[in-house]
Amino acid sequence: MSEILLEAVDLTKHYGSVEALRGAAFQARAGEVTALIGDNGAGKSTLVKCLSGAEQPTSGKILLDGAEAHFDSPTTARRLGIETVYQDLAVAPELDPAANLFLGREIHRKGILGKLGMLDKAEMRRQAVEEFQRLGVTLQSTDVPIGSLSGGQRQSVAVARSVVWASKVVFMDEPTAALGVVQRERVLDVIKKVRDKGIAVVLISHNMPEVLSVADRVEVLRLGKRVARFTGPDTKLEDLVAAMTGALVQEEAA
Ligand SMILES: Nc1ncnc2c1ncn2[C@@H]1O[C@H](COP(=O)(O)OP(=O)(O)OP(=O)(O)O)[C@@H](O)[C@H]1O
Repeated sequence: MSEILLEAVDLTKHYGSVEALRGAAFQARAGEVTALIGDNGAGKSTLVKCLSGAEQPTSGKILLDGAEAHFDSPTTARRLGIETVYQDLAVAPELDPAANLFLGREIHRKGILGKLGMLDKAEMRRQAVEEFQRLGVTLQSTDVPIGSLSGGQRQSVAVARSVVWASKVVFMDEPTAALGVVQRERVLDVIKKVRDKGIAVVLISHNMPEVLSVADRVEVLRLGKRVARFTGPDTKLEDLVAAMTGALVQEEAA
């Protein structure tokens, strides 16, 4: 089995009186797609937020490469190689795809006396085109604001951006929601390419056929706890549904 890159141990998260996580466990492994599934309100988004620095857990431990880690912000998590693609697409619609790829990490020309010079747009464009090609992201045009591209193309750029910068883990929250069949396949291909680079991909999805087609492992959350894990191609839809609804419980609460 491949190495565990990121692990949640007995995480809790309280929002006032709401217990979104109640001792949740989770593992993401290098070179694998792990699907994180569960019914609405199971705690998936909360777990991802805690593991990517967007929220702080109330208690429990997060381990990165086996050592306890504290992500006090998404910036800290990103610096440690953890990227997230959110459902609501945090792209800048007025910028072109290359500028979006380098958002917050722009390349500058060398300035005078060691100061930062102007933005090196040509170099960013060159590297962006190379990355899009490598990941199989085809865009109508790389010169137009991303807001004028189709939803699928915007999503592909958002996925490409996280992938280009992630060195360890990429969280993808419903990356194919609202995409047509062709675009969906393209995004799934990108996910597989990223996995094959040795990155741990975590896919949050309500689409069970998609989960079964792309995930190497599945972890199931229910009422803020992990209740089951499945590995390999023999995983059955009925078992996933049973675990999500509480009919099948493999793991008792810690
Ligand atoms: N900021 C918040 N304030 C209060 N309660 C919250 C907050 N965020 C989440 N919750 C609650 O925590 C629980 C888990 O929510 P979460 O969004 O993590 O579930 P989910 O599995 O991602 O659900 P979905 O599939 O519907 O997106 C829910 O009961 C939700 O209402």
